[in-house]
Amino acid sequence: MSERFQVDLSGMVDLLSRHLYSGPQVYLRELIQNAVDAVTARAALDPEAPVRIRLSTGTDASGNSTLEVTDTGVGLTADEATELLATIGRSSKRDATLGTGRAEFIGQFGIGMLAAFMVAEQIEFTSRSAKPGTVPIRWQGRADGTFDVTELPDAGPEVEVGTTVRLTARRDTAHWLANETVLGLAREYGSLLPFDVAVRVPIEGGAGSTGGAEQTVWRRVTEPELPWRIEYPSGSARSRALTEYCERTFGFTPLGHIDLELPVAGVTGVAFILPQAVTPGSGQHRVYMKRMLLSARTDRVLPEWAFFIRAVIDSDTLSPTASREQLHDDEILLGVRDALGEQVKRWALDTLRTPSQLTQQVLRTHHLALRAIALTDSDMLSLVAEVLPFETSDGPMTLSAVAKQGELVYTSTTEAFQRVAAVARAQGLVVVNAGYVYDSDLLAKLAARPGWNVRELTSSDLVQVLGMPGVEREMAVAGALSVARGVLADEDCDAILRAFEPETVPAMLLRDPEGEHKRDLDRERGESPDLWDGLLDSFAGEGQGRTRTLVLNDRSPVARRLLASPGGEVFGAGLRSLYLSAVMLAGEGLRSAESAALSDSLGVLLDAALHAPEPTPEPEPTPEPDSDSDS
Ligand SMILES: Nc1ncnc2c1ncn2[C@@H]1O[C@H](COP(=O)(O)OP(=O)(O)OP(=O)(O)O)[C@@H](O)[C@H]1O
Repeated sequence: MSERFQVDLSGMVDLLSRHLYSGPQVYLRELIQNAVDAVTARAALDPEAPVRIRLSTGTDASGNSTLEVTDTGVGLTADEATELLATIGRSSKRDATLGTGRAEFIGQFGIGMLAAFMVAEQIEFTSRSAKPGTVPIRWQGRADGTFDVTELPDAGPEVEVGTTVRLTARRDTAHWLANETVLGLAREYGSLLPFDVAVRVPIEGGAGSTGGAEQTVWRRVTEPELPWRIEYPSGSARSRALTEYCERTFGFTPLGHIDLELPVAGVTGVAFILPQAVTPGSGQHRVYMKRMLLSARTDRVLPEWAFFIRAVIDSDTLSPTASREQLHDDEILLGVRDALGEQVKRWALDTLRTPSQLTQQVLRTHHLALRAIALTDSDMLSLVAEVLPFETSDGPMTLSAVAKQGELVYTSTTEAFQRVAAVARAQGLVVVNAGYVYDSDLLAKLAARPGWNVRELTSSDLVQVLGMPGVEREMAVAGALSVARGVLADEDCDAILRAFEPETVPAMLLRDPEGEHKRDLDRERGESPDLWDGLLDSFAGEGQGRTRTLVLNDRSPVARRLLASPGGEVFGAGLRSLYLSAVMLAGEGLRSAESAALSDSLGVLLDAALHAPEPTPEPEPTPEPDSDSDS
């Protein structure tokens, strides 16, 4: 004889509460959901039947907290109660042929009732089935896995068609059945349900507080229409109402909203634009399934780049996972995500080309998100190039505006930009800072477009625009420069002289991206010579020039003074100090050996200054009317 599997109820409940659901709070969602499905099933039989769901908290004779959820749904017969309530995995809501949930119901798995045992010691159903000629029943299930079904042939008309589910809490879970908790959870999960759902709440300052019987009222927790579907007399009235809805729901005042609508997939919703920039990957959207909250924080309904909006979506086609807290990553979800992403892009393309306060705010706050979208979308790339201001050595400019002037030259790091910006500006060279996330990739995409002349800045670009010192001056400093090259050889750095503005910059460090790669390899080799020997050599190439160039500024008095006295310890220390300050100015940190070298150099300079013979005070010069001390 074959035997039936036994189920250990407490083990199942433990499994659900620890591994399936995010926490015991979902018990209320499951109860409301069952009530909603029951009234839906009854409405299909009798469209005139009342549609009402009521939640009422209280205490039983032993002082245990209780919650009653009463619905005017189809109810249950004794046989149905035995079959459906006491059989885990059995549901009345599945399509017999397809084996999937039926479109009109939210439930489908036949495990939801178990969630109630996360907070209740005992669950009692009192029900009168809508089927004519049936007797009301009482079903009592206990956490120890036992249950009874009793017929109530003497029940009067007070037991109407429908069901009352009564939960009795354990001592340690009483707080889950507290009135404010139930009200809060009912609102959180059920506020968009198209049914009359109400919670009995005490009247503030009512008789309860003065010792008499507590006065209560039914507080409706549902809104009759989806907030984005309500008709308003004007667009601005609708915007105001949606802003208020966003403030209530998400707690922020949005910059604007984007309507989302996919009739084929039964998806509607609205996305709110965040007032502050957020980090990528933090997309958190509110998803409703048949108007019941599925998750307040899912990132799956919109593409990853949509992190600058928070959406509220209601769908009747997406499938939930068994926890009913996440979406199944199936083909439908994939299609919905792409189509909704497309709608957000359309909105951006239609809105952000027109100058307005909203455009300005969105560009300022969410440029990172727009860059992210532009990476995968050619229209968005055009939009970004047209409207997004980039940092350039000539102030903020759009990429299109820079490109109009001819070639678009950029640095791929902000450090490189900082290094050259002041000098490039002074020489009239426009350089774009493409150091922010996504920028280099965006520029590489633009470079591939016909008509766009885009390339990364090289050292020679700058060297070419810097003024050459005259031939005579070059001859005069040739010796000093050669000594300087000797000093900087260890740093793999060349030294040249140019005349450029501003004169307050005595020296500038230029890096060749190619050469820099070699330098990094050299560094690694220095740190782990054995491991890398040979291998790195093969990458490093041969016979290249220096990877960096220290450009001394002939307009700077400091640089001129240094070049005037080449050789000796002080020259070496002075040059090294200029080199290391240029490294720091370039936004690079100093390695420990470099910090030590800087400190040594400063020591040499100090010694030289302190031990230098006191200059003999010269007699005050008689001021001459037109004297120029620099000439
Ligand atoms: N308030 C109610 N009125 C009528 N029948 C109910 C009620 N609550 C539960 N039932 C019956 O008990 C069955 C089991 O409920 P349960 O919540 O465990 O699963 P489900 O709702 O079918 O699926 P899911 O696990 O997806 O929620 C339901 O299919 C339904 O037939």
